[in-house]
Amino acid sequence: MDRIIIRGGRRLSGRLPISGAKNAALTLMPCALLTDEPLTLRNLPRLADVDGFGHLLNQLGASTRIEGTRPEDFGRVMTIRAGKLTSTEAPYDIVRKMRASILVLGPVLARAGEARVSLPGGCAIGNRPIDLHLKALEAIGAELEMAAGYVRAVAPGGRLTGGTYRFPVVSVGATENVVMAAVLAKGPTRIENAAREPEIVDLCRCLVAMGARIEGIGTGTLEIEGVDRLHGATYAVMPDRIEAGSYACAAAITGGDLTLTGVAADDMGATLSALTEAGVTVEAGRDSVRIAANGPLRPLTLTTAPFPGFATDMQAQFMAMLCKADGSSVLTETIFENRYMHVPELARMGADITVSGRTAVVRGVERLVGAPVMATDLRASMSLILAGLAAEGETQVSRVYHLDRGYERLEEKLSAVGADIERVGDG
Ligand SMILES: CC(=O)N[C@H]1[C@@H](OP(=O)(O)OP(=O)(O)OC[C@H]2O[C@@H](n3ccc(=O)[nH]c3=O)[C@H](O)[C@@H]2O)O[C@H](CO)[C@@H](O)[C@@H]1O
Ligand SMILES: C=C(OP(=O)(O)O)C(=O)O
Repeated sequence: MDRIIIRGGRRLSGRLPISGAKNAALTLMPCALLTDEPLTLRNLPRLADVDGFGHLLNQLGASTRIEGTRPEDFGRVMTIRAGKLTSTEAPYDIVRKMRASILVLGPVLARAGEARVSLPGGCAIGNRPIDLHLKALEAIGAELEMAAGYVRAVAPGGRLTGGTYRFPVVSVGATENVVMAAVLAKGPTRIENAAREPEIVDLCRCLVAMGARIEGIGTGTLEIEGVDRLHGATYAVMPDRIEAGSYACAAAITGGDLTLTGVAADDMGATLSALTEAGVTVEAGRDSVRIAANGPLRPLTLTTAPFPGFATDMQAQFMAMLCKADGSSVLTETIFENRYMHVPELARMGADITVSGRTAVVRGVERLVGAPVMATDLRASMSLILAGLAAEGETQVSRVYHLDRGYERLEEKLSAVGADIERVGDG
């Protein structure tokens, strides 16, 4: 199994390109299941999760073709064509490796009138139930049956009716699933308390480009007028605001100066405000953001929340960064119940963090020291990389397959701006 080795203490500087967003890619790819015409996605990041999703689409009968990208390019262009679905099932073996597989439920049901998807179960960061996906689909006419670890959904008469659903709590994935299902329903759908994450906006815009009728994009109330069919389209995946935020933390923790290119600063409001509050210079350009450290970092009080709040997917990276702040920070995680697994690993590198329930108090330390550490989930892994970049000596991060789910060629991007980082295999 690969490990990443970092010799810390280098100041990062230069330009660092940001890839297409994992979380947008994973909801744009299943849109291809809604039409028999091709959907071409540009700026698709090269990630294990994207490959896994392509494999799932293949199992359902869609073809996936990578076009005209050179090995040295970041991102690639993929054309997905689901001329006919040859299966309506997402099997356990795929779903257990990639939770986002649940996002085929809505589109397969809408297209084929039925779908059978393995229940994803929990994952390292929390229980992550799918009850809201199911309730929202029921509200627009699905009939559901649970058996043997699978959910089977049927649209009576072959087509969903549409309907109204108010989410009791905001769910990104459940909003995506019901939107993808509702665009082909017989009647109108109104979704209240919908997630407003930029990835939902990206999804809606792609669906509109495919012929869907959606009002209220970017707000908490989405109104969808079902159409009889969708057509193909070409669509560019939005920049990854979480990857960008992670590298922004890398600039801050190393006292560096990075210009992140190919980003949308408007989607990064809470992250950029938090960096500014920590004393970091943030200069947003048209499609770039410069992040420059200015002396000691100031401590912060941050609470995760749905967009436009501070993203849970940035919590671990900020925690690593705040280990080097001049004072005590308080982080509160409100979205996932078990998202502090990086804390004991950071402690092995000299961090001083106390967790009590949902709240972590991070007391800044003079120095972090390199150590062998283990990645436990995607963003936890990134927090260890960040700590390693700032630590004295060598840090070895194992289980890097977590990172490969969400960071395209991380070691290449970081070495290009001055980090001493390499990937080594065990063999
Ligand atoms: C592939 C993808 O886009 N993943 C993102 C997506 O995950 P995901 O879509 O799984 O996250 P949700 O927004 O659904 O989860 C938010 C909260 O709602 C709860 N919940 C969710 C669904 C449900 O049916 N029942 C329920 O109780 C969850 O356990 C969690 O406490 O949004 C999260 C929150 O921004 C991010 O951390 C993930 O990176
Ligand atoms: C939690 C995340 O992803 P997923 O929902 O795919 O597990 C993440 O991107 O931080």
